Amino acid sequence: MSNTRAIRLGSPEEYTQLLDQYDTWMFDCDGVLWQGERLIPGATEVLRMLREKRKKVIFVTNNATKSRKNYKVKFDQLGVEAHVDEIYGSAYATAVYISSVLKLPKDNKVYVIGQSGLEDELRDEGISFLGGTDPQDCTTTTPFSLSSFTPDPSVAAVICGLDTSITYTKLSKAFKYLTLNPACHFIATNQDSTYPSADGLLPGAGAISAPLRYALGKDPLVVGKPAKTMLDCIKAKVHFDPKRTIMVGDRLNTDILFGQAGGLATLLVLTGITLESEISGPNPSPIVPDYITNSIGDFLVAA
Ligand SMILES: O=C(O)[C@H](O)[C@H](O)COP(=O)(O)O
Ligand SMILES: [Mg+2]
Repeated sequence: MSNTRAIRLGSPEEYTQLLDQYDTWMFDCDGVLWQGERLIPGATEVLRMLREKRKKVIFVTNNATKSRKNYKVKFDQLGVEAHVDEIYGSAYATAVYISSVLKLPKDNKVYVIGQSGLEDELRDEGISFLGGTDPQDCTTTTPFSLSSFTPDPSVAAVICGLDTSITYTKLSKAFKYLTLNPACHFIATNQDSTYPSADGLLPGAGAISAPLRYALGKDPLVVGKPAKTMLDCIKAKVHFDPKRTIMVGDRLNTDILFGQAGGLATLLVLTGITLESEISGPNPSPIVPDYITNSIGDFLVAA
């Protein structure tokens, strides 16, 4: 159920009231906890406060460049307490979707547009793959030649995630797999249009799959937020009461829609993608969170 008006948090009492009202706190990562490698001020202290108040903390990111284990390393390097079974990324959710929902036969392979974190999650789920970080697919020195490309007949799905080494070769191989075999699954880890790096916006995973969507004239199945697949992955491992759970995110059309679809409360922060003008400008978004605050650090007033 979408709201007509969001509550803009401001007084210490309002922050304290939210802390009392919700037992499980689901956090998006990019644009909420950090921008690239730069932590959002106060994020570490607020997470520590939530744990001291015995709240459940879960991290839910559409960023498919890292595996759960990679994210654990990032959290450790940034000095933020986190445990692997609290971390849910779209790379993990995509691997689980392929193995447990699609139930792709183990002798099938997937062709990957994506980075090592996605490969690691596929490997952990026992899924064979081609492409990804394979140097011959990441090179731009030798132009792609269809005559010298022999498609692997066991490829039954193409997965597309954020890939900072995207090449025409990868797009061409993915295109061939998806056109040669009409039954080949077209799957996107997520569709975020942009990525909030420490130094500004960059094209996101949605901008990586866009050339394929345009060339094929069809959209992929999207695993990441706002799809319920991510919440299903969390439910499979963590017990929580949706009525006492809040989703904290920076993007309206992924994080807030994800929370609303899951029956969770939603809190939008303005340290990532969403701009103030999208909420209170002349043409505000129809997606309205329950609560808004500038930054997750604002909760320190309730410490
Ligand atoms: O794919 C992308 O564009 C980025 O990974 C995007 O920033 C998603 O990360 P999240 O905000 O869900 O952590
Ligand atoms: Mg985000």
